[in-house]
Amino acid sequence: MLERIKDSFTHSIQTKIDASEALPESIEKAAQMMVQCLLAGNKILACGNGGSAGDAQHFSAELLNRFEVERPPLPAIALTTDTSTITAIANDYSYDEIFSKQILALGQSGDILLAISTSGHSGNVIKAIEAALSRDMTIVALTGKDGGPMAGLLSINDVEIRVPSNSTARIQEVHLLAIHCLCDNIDRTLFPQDEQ
Ligand SMILES: O=C(CO)[C@@H](O)[C@H](O)[C@H](O)[C@H](O)COP(=O)(O)O
Ligand SMILES: [Zn+2]
Repeated sequence: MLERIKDSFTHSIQTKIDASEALPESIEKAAQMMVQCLLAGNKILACGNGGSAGDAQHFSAELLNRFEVERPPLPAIALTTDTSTITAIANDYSYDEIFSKQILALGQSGDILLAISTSGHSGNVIKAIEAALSRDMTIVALTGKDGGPMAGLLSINDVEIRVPSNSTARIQEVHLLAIHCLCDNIDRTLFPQDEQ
């Protein structure tokens, strides 16, 4: 078991090294999109399943509260937290619609959807992207593996941050790092500090 634990650390570190080569441009583009969105008075909605639901909430908490610098609250909503809404939609319609119906209600032109899926195959995240595009929103997609059907829904206006790995756990570990990079870029752009 000790060897397995050490292997997990080694694989996680290697995936982050690979990602440090592959992802900075797409993370920077996503951060710039988010900055423009927030400057225009728009908001960021976030969704995902399982560990990625936690990531969606982690992101919205950093924006609504703060990341590393003192600054005003920024508008973000995780679509994963309202169990009454989620159970009603899943019960009356389908699990695939738990995010899309919230987006059709809350999403406005200029808002961003942070869509998180390690496989790119989650039906409810795919429907969320379709709903967001129908509301004239743009998409920041955190994916992995081959990007799945999610990748095919995106246009030049959107950005995919695809972790170069086939392991769900390793992809999630890089997704969290990418989320912290996005928060750091947003803070440093909107609220420049004397000492960086
Ligand atoms: O955290 C983990 C696995 O590490 C799980 O909860 C995982 O997020 C769930 O199986 C998700 O349903 C996987 O969905 P996705 O990443 O393929 O969209
Ligand atoms: Zn996990």
